[in-house]
Amino acid sequence: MIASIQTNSKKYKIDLTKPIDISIPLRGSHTNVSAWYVEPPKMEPVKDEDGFSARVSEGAAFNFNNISFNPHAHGTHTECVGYLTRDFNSVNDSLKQFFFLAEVITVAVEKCEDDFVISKKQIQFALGNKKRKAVIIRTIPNTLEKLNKDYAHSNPPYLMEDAAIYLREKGVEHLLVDLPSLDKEKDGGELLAHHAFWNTKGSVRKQATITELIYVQNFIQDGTYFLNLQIAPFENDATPSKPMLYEVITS
Ligand SMILES: N[C@@H](CC(=O)c1ccccc1NC=O)C(=O)O
Repeated sequence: MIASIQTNSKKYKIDLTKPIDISIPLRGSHTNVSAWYVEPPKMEPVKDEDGFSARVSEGAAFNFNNISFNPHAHGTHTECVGYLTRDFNSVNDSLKQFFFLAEVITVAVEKCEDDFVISKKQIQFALGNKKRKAVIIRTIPNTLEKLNKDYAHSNPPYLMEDAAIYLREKGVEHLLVDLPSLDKEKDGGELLAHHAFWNTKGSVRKQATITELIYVQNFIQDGTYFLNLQIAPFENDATPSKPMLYEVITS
């Protein structure tokens, strides 16, 4: 199923039967990826007072689970500026288009005092003069640990503020990273890269989104793709999401 797409006055072709999933599955188990000091997600059958459990393997006619989780902490999620604002802003209102010309870039995080960071220079080098609505950052090392790590108190790598400003000024509207946050785990609430990307101190970019805790498998090469950014329709600042890539057909 080949689709022809015209954007930036260029024509591209993609094969809709070959999506590449860059989301992390969310499980009700302690093996689920985790951050921000919360308990693992729960997926449990509804029970009644008589001890009846809505699970087919326990005699019920159907499976009927309650689920509790935190979108920021438990897997691939997409957030809007509502993450930082006093007023309510829903990502379900912010994100109204779902296909974007995207660039996958790989960055080896740099040591900066006690931290590991992604610098403006690295992003600049990787993107060159490419104009993209979405940028997907894969950090290396890129091990399978990213699928089930508990990031609490691990001081994960983060994006420098000037790198976020650079992406904003380049017109990137959707930024995806394989880290639990754009910002330093313990930064006293500064969240510099988030604020810079959404331009909260200027003309706020309400349509811009940040997606965290993706996983870009090693077989996926750096380069140009179409991104299909799908979210669950929660009216909340953040929601679980399923970003999918489509390779551009070159021949
Ligand atoms: N870097 C922030 C902490 C932070 O981002 C955070 C802390 C607890 C629970 C969730 C957090 N962020 C979630 O996306 C700070 O140090 O204030």
